[in-house]
Amino acid sequence: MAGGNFVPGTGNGKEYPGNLSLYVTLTCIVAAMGGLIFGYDIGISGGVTSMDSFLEEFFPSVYRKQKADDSTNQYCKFDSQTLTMFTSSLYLAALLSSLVASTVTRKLGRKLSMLFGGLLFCAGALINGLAQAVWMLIVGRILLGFGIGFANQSVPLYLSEMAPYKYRGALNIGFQLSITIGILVANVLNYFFAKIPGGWGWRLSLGGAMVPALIITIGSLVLPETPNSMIERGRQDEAKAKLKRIRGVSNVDEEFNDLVAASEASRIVEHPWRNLLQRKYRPHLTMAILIPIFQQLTGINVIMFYAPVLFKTIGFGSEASLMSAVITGSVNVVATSVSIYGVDKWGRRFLFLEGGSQMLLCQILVAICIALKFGVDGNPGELPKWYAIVVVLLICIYVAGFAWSWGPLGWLVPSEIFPLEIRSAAQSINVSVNMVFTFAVAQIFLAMLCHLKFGLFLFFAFFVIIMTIFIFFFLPETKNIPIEEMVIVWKDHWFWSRFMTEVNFNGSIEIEKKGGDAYKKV
Ligand SMILES: OC[C@H]1O[C@](O)(CO)[C@@H](O)[C@@H]1O
Repeated sequence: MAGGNFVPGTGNGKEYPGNLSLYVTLTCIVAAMGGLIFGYDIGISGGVTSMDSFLEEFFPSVYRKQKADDSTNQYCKFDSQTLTMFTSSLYLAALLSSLVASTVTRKLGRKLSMLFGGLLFCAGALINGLAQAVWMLIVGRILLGFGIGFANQSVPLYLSEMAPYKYRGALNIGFQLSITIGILVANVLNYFFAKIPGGWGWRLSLGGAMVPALIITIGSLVLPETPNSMIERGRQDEAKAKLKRIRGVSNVDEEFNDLVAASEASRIVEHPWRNLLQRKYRPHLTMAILIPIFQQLTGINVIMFYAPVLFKTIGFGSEASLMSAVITGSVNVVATSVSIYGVDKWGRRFLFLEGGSQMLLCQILVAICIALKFGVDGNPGELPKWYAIVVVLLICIYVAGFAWSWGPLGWLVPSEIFPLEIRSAAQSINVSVNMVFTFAVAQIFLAMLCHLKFGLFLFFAFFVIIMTIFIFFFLPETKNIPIEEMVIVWKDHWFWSRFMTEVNFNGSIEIEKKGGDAYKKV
């Protein structure tokens, strides 16, 4: 995510020696556990909020409404601001802590940020597992959110810095893959824990988050610090020795010198935020804001957070609802792996456009299915089995479309288009905007389901149309383009070329016009 070049096989035109050694592979697997805690959390909350015993204990009014006669409006059974606050409070906390974490990560190192992430997450999981009242749930989730903010800030950075440049693209998507695995594990656990007699299974679901949290906590203690971070903090000799160990070769001079140069270059940038406002960074700023907004406006988290609630709403029983979430979770993992395979072969634009069209079609069909069955008053009568199967199938195809497009590319594309001088600032914007919109979708979903009814799916479908058109016209292909040469894609672009300015060695600024026009001095 943050920092570094993520395009496998391209790098900066240089061929740094080094392999995907066992050492680096194991290191990255442990570090990727940071994604697991994020995913576990995304996956666990929906299942828990559909468990009767949990609702009865903490949200009795929602529980009563849900148990009421079938003739009441199905769309509004779960509409409760407190219930959504339970899910979404975490993302506000994550947003705040990711801002703090960026300083910790830079000044004190990636390991320490991961350690904080693991410890905070552990504490949150413990409080949630033992919760006796709603406030304990919310406090627990805020702690989990703080933990996720730290982990999401440091882990992707760590991965990209440890990985040999040829494998950065794949490893970057590895982070998203571990998020999806976390979601799936949570869905599977919910399925089994919900069956525990006595109705205390939700405690295991929520407390179970301690397991991935302990792994990343212990992991952060044994993991090596990245050479980049050591250089950043003036530990040059140690950094060089570490780089040799990580790459498994002794000839690391070229890469080491480049790391030192990159660190120097980023140190002299005094105002990364102000830099970002320069005209020549308009495309980058646009992408840093729009890509995470669009990723969340696909509506994916409606499925990820609330799949069991949603399936229950459309008439599934509790067990079938949790099982369906397991199915969508599996599709998510498999389809994310497809993008690891295809991203550098088929390109980003192809995946975005194909995934977008696939999502759009499914959203329209799901809206039609639900509209036909529930109408506007939300009263389904009997739901035939084949009907439910069709809906689940459509949702799976939608999830697959997301998982090989906006899911991983929402992180990968921003990370590969930012030049070093704006990278940290642009990346913070990307992460924060993602969290804000994750929060917004989580917070308003149940109210939207209640008011927009089947139109909820059309609401997100509308944004999928907008984002697909946006990609078609405004996102240049970045496949196999070294980051240092990325400026070419903007200069060649029909729209963005007009923003491309260059600073000459003598300090004057030129604006290059497309179509061979003469340079115009300003
Ligand atoms: O796999 C789905 C998950 O991926 C994310 O978009 C993060 O990239 C989450 O917001 C979502 O829950």
